[in-house]
Amino acid sequence: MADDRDEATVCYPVRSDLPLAPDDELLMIRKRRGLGADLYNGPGGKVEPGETPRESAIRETREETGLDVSDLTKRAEFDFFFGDEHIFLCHVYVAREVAGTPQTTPEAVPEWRPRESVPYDEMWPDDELWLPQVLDGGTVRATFHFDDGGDELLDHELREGVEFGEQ
Ligand SMILES: Nc1[nH]c(=O)nc2c1ncn2[C@H]1C[C@H](O)[C@@H](COP(=O)(O)OP(=O)(O)OP(=O)(O)O)O1
Repeated sequence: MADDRDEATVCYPVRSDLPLAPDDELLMIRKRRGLGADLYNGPGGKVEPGETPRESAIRETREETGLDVSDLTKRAEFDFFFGDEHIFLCHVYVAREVAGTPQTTPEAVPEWRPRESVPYDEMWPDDELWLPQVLDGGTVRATFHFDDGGDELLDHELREGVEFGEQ
């Protein structure tokens, strides 16, 4: 059972083909198990005891894709509710330094995708409300209310241009 202390992360490694060009590709996973199985997302998962969200994002990205990421910037923070239940607080990072080759793991199938072909119709329904702003370099703070089963997004409050400092 989730409680108010549960936290999770999503990390989007980004890159561009040309030095100094705007980021034009992001590393996505198709999740193979757990919450959101079969949906596309960024690598991520639950924050473990004794770990910061930033450390969690780096560890989960390595476990799910084999990639080592650094130079992370926090870009978004969300409270997710399924019915009355607070599922978790989710921290979203963009990672600018990426080392290694993406590898399929028991948890995920990773792939680099051009940002024009992000498959929003195969993602959590909230993602199209905030990921475009994040990929444009913006920041977002939001609360998303789903139905009891977590299938349908019923309501949300969203603010852009928030400061996350060193988080
Ligand atoms: N509405 C949503 N939009 C989104 O973009 N990501 C979401 C989301 N709801 C959940 N997630 C992400 C956050 C986090 O990365 C993951 C939830 O963590 P899970 O419990 O599924 O963790 P894992 O399956 O990775 O398990 P562990 O590896 O045991 O932590 O799903």
